Amino acid sequence: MRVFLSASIRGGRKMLHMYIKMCSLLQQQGHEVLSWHVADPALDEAESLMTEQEIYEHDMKLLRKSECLIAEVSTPSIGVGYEVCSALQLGLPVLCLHSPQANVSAMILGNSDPGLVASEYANEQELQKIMITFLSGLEQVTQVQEEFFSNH
Ligand SMILES: O=c1[nH]c(=O)n([C@H]2C[C@H](O)[C@@H](COP(=O)(O)O)O2)cc1CO
Repeated sequence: MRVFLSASIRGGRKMLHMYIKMCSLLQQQGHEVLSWHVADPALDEAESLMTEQEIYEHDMKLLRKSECLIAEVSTPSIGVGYEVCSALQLGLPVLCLHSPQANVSAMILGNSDPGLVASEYANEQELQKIMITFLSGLEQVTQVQEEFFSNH
């Protein structure tokens, strides 16, 4: 699937190690991570060559091409919150993941939008399991829809 990985940049990079793991787990499972740059340790150099408007437009273009959004929300980030909301408005399924210690916003944890799933992970294995379950559920829905449209 084409996945938009959303993760804090200016909100703080202390969970970067986790963004790198998420990106490589997704790629290992055969998914395309359109926003792989969020897990790039050298991101600052690349983004400093772009204007604020170019960054925004590039990201929104990637989001519109994506089939779902997976966000790491342990670190509060305006950009991640904006992308989660934009994805829901575009009708994309959203998975928000966070560590047990994280002080996650009620705008995520209290959100009853049917397109949004928020899960806590205790370790890398749990993180992997949650992402695989989420994505395989979406793949099954896509397959059923394709079969329906090819028969009608
Ligand atoms: O340089 C950037 N590049 C970029 O792609 N973003 C997008 C992707 C991230 O999922 C999200 C991070 O937002 P923030 O920088 O507010 O933490 O915004 C954000 C910035 C900087 O705000």
